[in-house]
Formats: sequence, structure tokens, C-alpha cells
Amino acid sequence: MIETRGLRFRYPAGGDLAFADLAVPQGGRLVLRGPSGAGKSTWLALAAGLLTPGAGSIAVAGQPLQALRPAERDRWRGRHLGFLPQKLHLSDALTVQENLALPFYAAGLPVDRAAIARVLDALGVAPLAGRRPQHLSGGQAQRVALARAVLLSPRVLLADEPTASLDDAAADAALRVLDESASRCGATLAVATHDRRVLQAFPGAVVHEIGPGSAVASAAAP
Ligand SMILES: Nc1ncnc2c1ncn2[C@@H]1O[C@H](COP(=O)(O)OP(=O)(O)OP(=O)(O)O)[C@@H](O)[C@H]1O
Repeated sequence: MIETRGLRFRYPAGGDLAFADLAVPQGGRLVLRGPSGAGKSTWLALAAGLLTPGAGSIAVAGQPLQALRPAERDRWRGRHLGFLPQKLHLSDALTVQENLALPFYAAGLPVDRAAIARVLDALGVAPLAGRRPQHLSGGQAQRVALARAVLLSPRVLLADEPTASLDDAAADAALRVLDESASRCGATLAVATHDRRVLQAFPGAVVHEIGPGSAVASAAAP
């Protein structure tokens, strides 16, 4: 589940973002829509525990994030959350396969090379396992980052524009991997997107509009 109440956030240099309350049951699908700059990526970063709200509360997979100290939140994220951010943060110093070993190290688990091979294959990028990310196309790199997000069967999967650089066939594969991964582990899946293909892929999703009337930008501090 993901449940928010009275959630607000303000960047040091920016206006106040206030988000409408929402509740998605565990295992549900959430699509976040809204104009560019409305706050979709910020909402995902709050749900990932990467940003701390200025006010309000957010509970993810039964865990109120405000109850965790920063180090506990990092551990919780490493074990229970899969995140595909807009900026992919793949390391060019490592091969694709080595990048995909990192979530296992971070969670203190043995590296499951068969699982890495399976997910790369499902996304159509298995032949790229030995390459470094700087030698991948944007869409290939996006699929590698998606593989990293789903590898540890997280309880919650967050994806920021997961189909942005993908043609229809690659977008289909990516959405299938997100959907199947979430279904397999009963995870809640939240996707921020402008892409109609995502809504078509998740017909039962809760659709949450972020923008005028739902997320309110104002100059007031929380
Ligand atoms: N690091 C930052 N510092 C200051 N302001 C920021 C920062 N990141 C985002 N913002 C501002 O916060 C608001 C929300 O940004 P956010 O990236 O969450 O929107 P978005 O809906 O995801 O946009 P897009 O669809 O273009 O990705 C915008 O006005 C943006 O300019």
C-alpha cells in the first residue's frame, strides 16, 4: 500500500508543493499524471524516502517513512523498494552485469546471477550484459535501470517515465516486466508518466492527477 496525508514539500530554492491525499492498496497500481513541473518526480522521491516531507505523512508497504531514522530508511529502501528514477544513475565504471549486482550488495544478499540473466532476457537486453552503460542507447540504459529496480522482488515499485525513450515493442516489454514483477511479489506499483501506453497497460490503475486543483504550488512555507 501507499497512503499519504497532508503531504507537502518545499525545495530550498522553490515554491511549496502540496499533494492531495491518496491511498492505494498493497498490490495495487497507481498512475501519476500531470503537467511537466507539477511534482510527479518529487512525489516519487518522497515515496522512496529520498526526500523528507516538510509536513504530512507517507506510509509505504505498511511502513510509515517518518518513523525511520535516515540509516534505517536507507536499509528499508535497499530491501523493500525498487526505484526507476528519471536520471538513471548507472555507473559507467561497471558493466551492466556489475551494475545489477549492486542491489544485492546493498541489501547484504548473495548475487543471484541467474536472476540477473532472466530479467535482462525478459527486457531484450541480455546481449548487453558485458557492456558499460556509456556504450548503450538511452532506451537500452533505461531497460537496464528497470532490471535493477525489479531484481530484488520489492514490496513497492516506483517508476518515473519508464517508457520515455522506448519504441512500442520496448515499451510493451518494459510495462510487462513492471506488471509481472509487481504481480509476482504482490508489490504496489506507482508510475509517473505522460505516456498513454501506460494507462492502456494498467486499465485498473488508480489515476492520480498532480497539478492545479490536486497538487497546489504556493509561495507559503509549510
Ligand atoms: N532540486 C530542485 N531544486 C529546486 N526546485 C526543484 C528541484 N527539483 C524540482 N524542482 C521544482 O519542483 C517542481 C516539481 O518538479 P518535479 O520534477 O517533481 O515535476 P514533474 O511533474 O516530475 O516534472 P516532469 O514531468 O517535467 O518530470 C518544479 O517546479 C521544479 O522546478
